[in-house]
Amino acid sequence: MAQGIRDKAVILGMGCTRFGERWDMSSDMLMAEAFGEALADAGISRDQIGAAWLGSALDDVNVGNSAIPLATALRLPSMPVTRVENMCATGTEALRAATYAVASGAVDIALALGAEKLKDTGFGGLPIRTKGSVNDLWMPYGSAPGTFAQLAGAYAARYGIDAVDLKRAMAHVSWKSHQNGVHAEKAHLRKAVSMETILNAPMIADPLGLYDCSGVSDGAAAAIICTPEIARSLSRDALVSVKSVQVCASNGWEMQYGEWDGSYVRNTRIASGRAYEEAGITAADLGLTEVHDCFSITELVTMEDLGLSQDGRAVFDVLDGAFDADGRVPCQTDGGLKCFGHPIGASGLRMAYEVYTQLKGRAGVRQLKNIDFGLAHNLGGQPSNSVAAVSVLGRLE
Ligand SMILES: CC(=O)CC(=O)SCCNC(=O)CCNC(=O)[C@H](O)C(C)(C)COP(=O)(O)OP(=O)(O)OC[C@H]1O[C@@H](n2cnc3c(N)ncnc32)[C@H](O)[C@@H]1OP(=O)(O)O
Repeated sequence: MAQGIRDKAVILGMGCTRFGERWDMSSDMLMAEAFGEALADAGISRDQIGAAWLGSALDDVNVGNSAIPLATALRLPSMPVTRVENMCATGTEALRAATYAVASGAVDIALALGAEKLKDTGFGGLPIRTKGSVNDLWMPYGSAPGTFAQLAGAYAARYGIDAVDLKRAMAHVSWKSHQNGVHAEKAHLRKAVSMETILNAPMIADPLGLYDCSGVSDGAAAAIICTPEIARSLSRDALVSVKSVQVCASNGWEMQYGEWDGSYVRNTRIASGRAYEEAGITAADLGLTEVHDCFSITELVTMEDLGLSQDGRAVFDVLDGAFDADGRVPCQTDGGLKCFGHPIGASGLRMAYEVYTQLKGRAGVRQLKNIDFGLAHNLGGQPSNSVAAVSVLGRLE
């Protein structure tokens, strides 16, 4: 019977680049920037790393196929290096692979690194990719804002939410993240934005306006994972352990148009339930979350999918400030995808970086008090055809 990975792997060090329009930096240079910080934080030499995973989603505009560019850019000693890709959940897939390698006993110290240069695509949003045997059938012309706008419509219809209330709640989600992002020195969009500006912004895909959308950025983030024994022998301060990592992907169920009404993301519900069980906690134990706010409506619905709001109540919890920096369970203390943008391969590890930073007590003016567990939620695809990755980090006792 599966034992799970709780406390079998510890994060020894993490690094994160400044996210933004990094025209002056190649993917290799971004990888080196994130890795350098992680290595210094871990206090080890690169020769001690036994295996590495690179998360990169768009091979044609970034590092190409394989993870050989990672080994080359970082001058890693001869070792297995592997590229992973799982749409927008790619960063967490790299973390999962490194964690599993250490938890299994196969490797003592492993590297997970995610990098993406989205600005180099030349597109305003994501380049549309419709490869695969069935994707061409159901999403040939869908855009990311368009498919998540449908989540808003379905959610409002299911719970009878007034359009004005929903728009105000979505605006609050983005307002809160921009407030937090001001204090995140590595974020791309670091300006506070008023509710009035958010509510009156140009429409991108009704009801999602400009400020309901995450930005488009370049960036990289990295984690060095090791066994608890090695971490205890090396670390000088509180150790942050991986309590769980769970991934759940669509199998066509949503698209059968039978049971699913489009108002929630089923994979987030399944992955988070399994993540809580593996970590031995409930949603009530969480001190913060970093969720996949590709759009404001995604964050709002995710509060219900993670069990932090009752079904149909997230609009009211958001408006009551439950997920603000001083709320019940702060969400996106660093500003989230809203302020960092979403360089796909990097995002999952960037979320983990903020949770790690908070658990280490290093978040400066953003620092939360008395947190034992934090959650990162990384969502790929679209609500009808998605992959959800949920990880729980906490202190190693
Ligand atoms: C696919 C999966 O697997 C799951 C997912 O995660 S789906 C999510 C994927 N990501 C997206 O779809 C990205 C969504 N966002 C966008 O496409 C773009 O931000 C957008 C279309 C909303 C705007 O793009 P644009 O019009 O080309 O903006 P751009 O010309 O780059 O910038 C103009 C200004 O707006 C600002 N801006 C751009 N996007 C912004 C945003 N989302 N929020 C706030 N400000 C933004 C820029 O900083 C810039 O400001 P200044 O003039 O002061 O410098």
